[in-house]
Amino acid sequence: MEKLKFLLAGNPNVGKSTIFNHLTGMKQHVGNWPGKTVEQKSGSFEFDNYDIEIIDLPGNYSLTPYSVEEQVSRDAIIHEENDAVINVIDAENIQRNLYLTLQIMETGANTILAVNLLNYAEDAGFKINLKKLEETLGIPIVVVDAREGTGLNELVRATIKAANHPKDCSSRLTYGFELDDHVNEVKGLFPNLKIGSAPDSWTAIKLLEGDDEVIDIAEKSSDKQNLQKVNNIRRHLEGILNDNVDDAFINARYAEIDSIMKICVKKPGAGKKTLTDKIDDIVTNRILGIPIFLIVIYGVFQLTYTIGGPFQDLIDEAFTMLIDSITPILGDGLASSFVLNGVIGGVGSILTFIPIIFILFFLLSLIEDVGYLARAAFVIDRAMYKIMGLSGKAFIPMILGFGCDVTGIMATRTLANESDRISTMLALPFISCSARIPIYALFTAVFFISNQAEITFGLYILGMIVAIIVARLLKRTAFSEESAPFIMELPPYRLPTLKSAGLHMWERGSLFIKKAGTIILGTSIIVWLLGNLPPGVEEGSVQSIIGMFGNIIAPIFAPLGFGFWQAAVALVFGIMAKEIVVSTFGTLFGVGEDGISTVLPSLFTPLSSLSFMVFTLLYVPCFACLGAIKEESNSWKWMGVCVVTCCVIAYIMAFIVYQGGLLLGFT
Ligand SMILES: Nc1nc2c(ncn2[C@@H]2O[C@H](COP(=O)(O)OP(=O)(O)OP(=O)(O)O)[C@@H](O)[C@H]2O)c(=O)[nH]1
Ligand SMILES: [Mg+2]
Repeated sequence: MEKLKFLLAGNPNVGKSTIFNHLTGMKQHVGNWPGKTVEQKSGSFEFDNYDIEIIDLPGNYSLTPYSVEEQVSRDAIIHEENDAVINVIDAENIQRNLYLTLQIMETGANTILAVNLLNYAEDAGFKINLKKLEETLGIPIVVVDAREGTGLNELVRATIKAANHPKDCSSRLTYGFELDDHVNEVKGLFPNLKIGSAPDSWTAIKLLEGDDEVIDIAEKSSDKQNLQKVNNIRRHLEGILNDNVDDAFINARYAEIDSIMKICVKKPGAGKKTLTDKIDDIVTNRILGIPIFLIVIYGVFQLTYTIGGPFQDLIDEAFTMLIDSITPILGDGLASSFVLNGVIGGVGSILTFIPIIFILFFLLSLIEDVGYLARAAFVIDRAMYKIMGLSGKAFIPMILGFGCDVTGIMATRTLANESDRISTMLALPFISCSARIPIYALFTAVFFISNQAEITFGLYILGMIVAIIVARLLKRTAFSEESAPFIMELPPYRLPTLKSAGLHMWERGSLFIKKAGTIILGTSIIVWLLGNLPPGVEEGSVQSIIGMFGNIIAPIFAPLGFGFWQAAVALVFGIMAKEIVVSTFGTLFGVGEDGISTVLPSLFTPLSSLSFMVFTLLYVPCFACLGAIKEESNSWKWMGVCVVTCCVIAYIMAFIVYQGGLLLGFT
């Protein structure tokens, strides 16, 4: 079978990953906001006797690398051998999308245009003459519906055909007489300079634009003395054009797009507001935006507990029945304690939260797919920029942190400047991820049953406020760089499908189950063992190893209201993964009727349980999160800073909650 390799490139949020998933049967994350894919992902499929490898690239607006993921796409297009580049565009935003199209063609890539979301464009009043567009650009065009998967066979067929007749798509482009002329002149100066698969004209444009990577390579080449000549040409051009050379190229591309638009596209009458515009007028309103966000998030928790509560009770009952039925079989010995407390206590205490976690994920996926999450990020970003001077898409990673802080940390790659990246990264651990849900769900069920949603909501908001303040302080103290300008594109609202929200729910929820079967099971067994050693000790008593260990640390927490060894141990093990705070209690106290929920009120008061929840929200994030910070910041220093700030802030906040509460007369 013949092998072929295709790249999928395009603006953010145009449906690349959706197409990739259809073709390869893989489950790349898709969602209705720009910047989901931050790394290239490869997959393969067979088609008509071809063995095709396809690479899903991060979305970007240009190939001038401003941020990490733009660099990834550019490197792939220039340096990765490929047979064709499929450029997916969103027909509704065709004008802006074509800017990248021109840049891709400029690299000489064998380009195919996949036009997605055409029906939305037509509904909005666009009339696109595809045949003319094909002629004007000189590249094959295929209309697809990424979500339904229609047109994909035609797309692959057309791409195979193009791959078998490769052509340099840059030859069609023109930048106007003046620029074209000087591009040719520069081309002549570097006959031996070859960068990836790019044609000489691309290299020449980049040299004139002053592109760092290309200039570096040119400096190492044999014709490096000619760089001085390039500088002269650039100065000459700047004199004539009265403009920066890179701006001149940008303007030339836009001018070309303008003329393409005139020939091929009829735009809807100006002033006509789309439904998306109308909804956005309210949802992103300067005054209403934040209250609406708060109501939506509050609604999500209220629904989560209302729908999830009864299911959780059912699972609880099932565990009680399971325990009741196997206790007589296992008898009273060590084996029975191992199964009941070590395994069922630990893992079971986590599994009872499955309904809550799944419903929360389902609801978050729904609001993400509709397009609301992007608005939420926009609204909060705007407020953050105004009040705190923080910005540049910083809140998108934070919103992602609701699912998992590690995902959020990865998403900081979309931030253009390093100081925004690091400060957002270090703020992320304060965002309440789904691993904290079992803690809130457990404690609110025991101590605040009629206010579960309110308390959970309060903790999420507290986490966000702390995150924003930390990011701001870091930026002010550790960095003095200005924030990148505020650019964020709002995707149109779309009707979500149950299938896609269900898939998301499963994608994230199954990770949770996997965690229960691996790290949580493992830690529970260790906790159980340590609770039964040295031999002969009363299980889970203060004389056991774990009890003695906990007792050493416990006094530190006394001022916070939970200075007993069980809490200390749960917090220490909880650094592995936050769910383990709960599973450790499960192992120590068991699940079912006489389990955790019955024991907790003898240890905590409502006030100290609140202080405990605040502490678990804010203290050291899990190992995976620390690892991600180390990896993404490429430094141990920032990981250390994260550990220290988390501990200090958690301690102070829990102290304020507990001592303040006592002063106010709460117990
Ligand atoms: N209705 C409709 N929605 C679509 C279609 N294609 C994609 N979407 C939705 O658009 C959103 C973005 O899709 P993705 O495939 O994640 O986009 P992407 O281009 O990979 O985005 P990045 O990875 O952020 O660059 C998702 O919510 C999709 O469900 C389509 O043909 N019709
Ligand atoms: Mg993607």
